[in-house]
Amino acid sequence: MVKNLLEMKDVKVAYGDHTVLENFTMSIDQGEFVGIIGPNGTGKSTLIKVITKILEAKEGYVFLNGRNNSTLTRRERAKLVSVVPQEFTVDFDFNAYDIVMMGRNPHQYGKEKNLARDHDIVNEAMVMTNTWQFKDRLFNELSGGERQRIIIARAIAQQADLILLDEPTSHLDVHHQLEVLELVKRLNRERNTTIVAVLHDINMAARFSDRLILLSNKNVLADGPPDYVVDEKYLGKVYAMEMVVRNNNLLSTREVIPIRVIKDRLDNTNIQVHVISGGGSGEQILERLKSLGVHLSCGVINQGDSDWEMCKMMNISMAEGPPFSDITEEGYKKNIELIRQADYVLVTDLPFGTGNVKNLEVLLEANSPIYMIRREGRFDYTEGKATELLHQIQEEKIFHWIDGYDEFIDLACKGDAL
Ligand SMILES: Nc1ncnc2c1ncn2[C@@H]1O[C@H](COP(=O)(O)OP(=O)(O)OP(=O)(O)O)[C@@H](O)[C@H]1O
Repeated sequence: MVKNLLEMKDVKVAYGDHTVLENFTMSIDQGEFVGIIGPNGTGKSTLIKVITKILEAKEGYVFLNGRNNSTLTRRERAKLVSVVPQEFTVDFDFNAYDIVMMGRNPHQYGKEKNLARDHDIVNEAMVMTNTWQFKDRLFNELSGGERQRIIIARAIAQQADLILLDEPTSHLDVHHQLEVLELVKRLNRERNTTIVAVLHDINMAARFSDRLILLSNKNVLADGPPDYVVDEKYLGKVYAMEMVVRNNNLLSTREVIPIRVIKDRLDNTNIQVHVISGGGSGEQILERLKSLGVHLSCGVINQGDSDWEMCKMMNISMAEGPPFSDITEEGYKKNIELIRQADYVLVTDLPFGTGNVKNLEVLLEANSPIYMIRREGRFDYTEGKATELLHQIQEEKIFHWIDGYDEFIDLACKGDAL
């Protein structure tokens, strides 16, 4: 039967008047690998301090293995929980072996005391963490990454049911990050050790955890399998960034690609803009408009074009067509559908020729104002029809020349034209 190893109920934690966690409820079962994620300052380290009773909860309960945390002795707690803290400093000249041996402290009392066994366990933990070669070196003279692995060895040697790791990979290069997380995963799989790891790298957290808990605003914002939590609707909001979430087929995980920080999101984010682009002409502005919170559509774009790639990455709906081909009837129809839904139409700085003249023709179907980048007499359309069309569009539609994208954003998106 699955055992409930950690239970927190309605917990409140504060530093003086500054409440960090409130009505915080979370439970972790034996054998789970849980990743705790969330922006800086959301209380991840504080959570670990409460579980280890470095900090006392002001309200609520913390149960470890069914026992109230506040009634456990330090030794009892240390047999249940070991910690890999963010920073670990020692004032004395301990060598690495001594540090790992410290993990055996809770077991070195009374009848339980067995030094030979302690040495075996320490040796094994150092071999597992690939730190045996440092055993005689002074801990304080090791590199950040080497020290981190020693601290993980210490946690392993402690043989607790639950290992709490606070940013265990922060000092590590990418090779050692993977090595440490693979090691922790092995402990979890082979020994059924329960793992709760605070991780800043969302992709690493999604890759190694069975479950993610996303903290925000003093509480849990999302809790579930990585596929559920790694979602723009949660992450975009708490990290205030534009991102793409896609499947990583190689690793069979959801993956986040951070695009940019959202600083100047518009007040009104219900604006729908249809962008006529292609050949990379939309790259700059698509990303920028998305970061403002504008809803976008795009068309007609050839598959494989860099604008097409960008739309795919950013989940922008588009009218598309086969690579290196003229606009198809199907693509044109879809473009009409999208342009009619838009509040504004933006035509980027792209040349029109026989292959894409339909991207100009479609403007006659727009119900909303059209903004077109001024081309200063550079109307080098290969078809006379294009110039005629442009005149017709200017006569029949609400049409504005613009000299740059800032002008479009000011006039249309920020509503200065209203
Ligand atoms: N000793 C302390 N005294 C006062 N305030 C503190 C103390 N430690 C943390 N805080 C505050 O509590 C909040 C939560 O801090 P905590 O370190 O738990 O966040 P975190 O999610 O682990 O952040 P990070 O991702 O930056 O490590 C922050 O606003 C922080 O400034």
